[in-house]
Amino acid sequence: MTDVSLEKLTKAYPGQTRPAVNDVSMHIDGGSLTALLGPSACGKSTILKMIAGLLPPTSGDIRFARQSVLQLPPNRRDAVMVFQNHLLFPYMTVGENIGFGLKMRHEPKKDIDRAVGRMLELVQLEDMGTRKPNQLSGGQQQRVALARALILRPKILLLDEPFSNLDANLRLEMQQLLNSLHQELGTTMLFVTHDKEEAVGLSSKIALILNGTLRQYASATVLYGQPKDEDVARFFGARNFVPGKCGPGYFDCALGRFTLPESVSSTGRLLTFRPENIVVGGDNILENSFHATLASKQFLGSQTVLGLQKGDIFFEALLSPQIAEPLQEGSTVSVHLPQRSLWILG
Ligand SMILES: Nc1ncnc2c1ncn2[C@@H]1O[C@H](COP(=O)(O)OP(=O)(O)OP(=O)(O)O)[C@@H](O)[C@H]1O
Repeated sequence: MTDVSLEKLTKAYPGQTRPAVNDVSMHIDGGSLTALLGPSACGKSTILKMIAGLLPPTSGDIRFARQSVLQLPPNRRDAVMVFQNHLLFPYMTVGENIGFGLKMRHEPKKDIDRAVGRMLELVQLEDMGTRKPNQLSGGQQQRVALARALILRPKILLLDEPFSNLDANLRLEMQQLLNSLHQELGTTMLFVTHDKEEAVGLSSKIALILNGTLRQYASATVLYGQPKDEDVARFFGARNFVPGKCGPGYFDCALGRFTLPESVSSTGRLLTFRPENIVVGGDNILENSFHATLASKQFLGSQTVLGLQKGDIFFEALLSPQIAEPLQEGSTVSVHLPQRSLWILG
């Protein structure tokens, strides 16, 4: 299991006014499944291509097990990339596609056959080794692409939006398959996605890239509950931001005075709390509670969004439809912000 480090990695394409990737440093633990998450054109694919050796960085370093790989060509890095367009060889069978890399390494035929058989089993295509790629569905072709990459036992498997062409059900199935392949083989994996649910569901750690810079690198729980700044918070769906002032252990703002959890810094000027953590309609004798007007109510199927107003401050809460149902638009409701749900931004 190989750990991979990016050290101040920067890529400026010719003619660009600012680098596509700017000073990115992160350590990927050996055997982990990590997500590079960010919106379109933020530099995710550029990072993968630099790790694979397909693009030279403008500056910075890439290390596999603490050794720089910058001087190694792609075929000597043992970093294999899987793209969303799986690019299988159309004239070869599924089995030949999967075994292709080992054949290029001149491994004995019987070893290749055994490894191909094992990979077919792992990606659940046991009966399809003799078919041609055009006799497979999109999801099955993507399984072949994964098997073809993993058979090489790469030091790191790089996945560039591998499932974005698949429909929602198939996508979920492929995510589960990737998870089980990861558990079975223990390969270090880095996958690019713009879908935060996919990143949260699959990876142990997420690197959020915005405009070419690494904004926060942490577990999903930390990114949701303790975002580093407002941009990170917004990317992860935070909607409520209330300006104010911190004192020792509390925050004063137009909604009132709120006692902060001990772990929260008392220095920032923006209070945030996630819509799904707000308690609306309780009996309001708890600390960190106040009254607000229920300005709007929108049923979204599995959740209801409440728009709440106190003075000039508007904020949103997400409730289960059953709990939201008796609350009347225009009425005054009690609101409780549980202490552990409060977070202060700089
Ligand atoms: N070969 C290139 N020459 C010049 N600019 C490029 C080149 N490849 C990418 N870019 C630019 O670099 C920026 C980052 O591109 P990149 O493909 O890394 O983003 P991304 O986050 O992977 O995007 P997406 O999710 O849309 O694939 C974009 O502005 C893109 O236009």
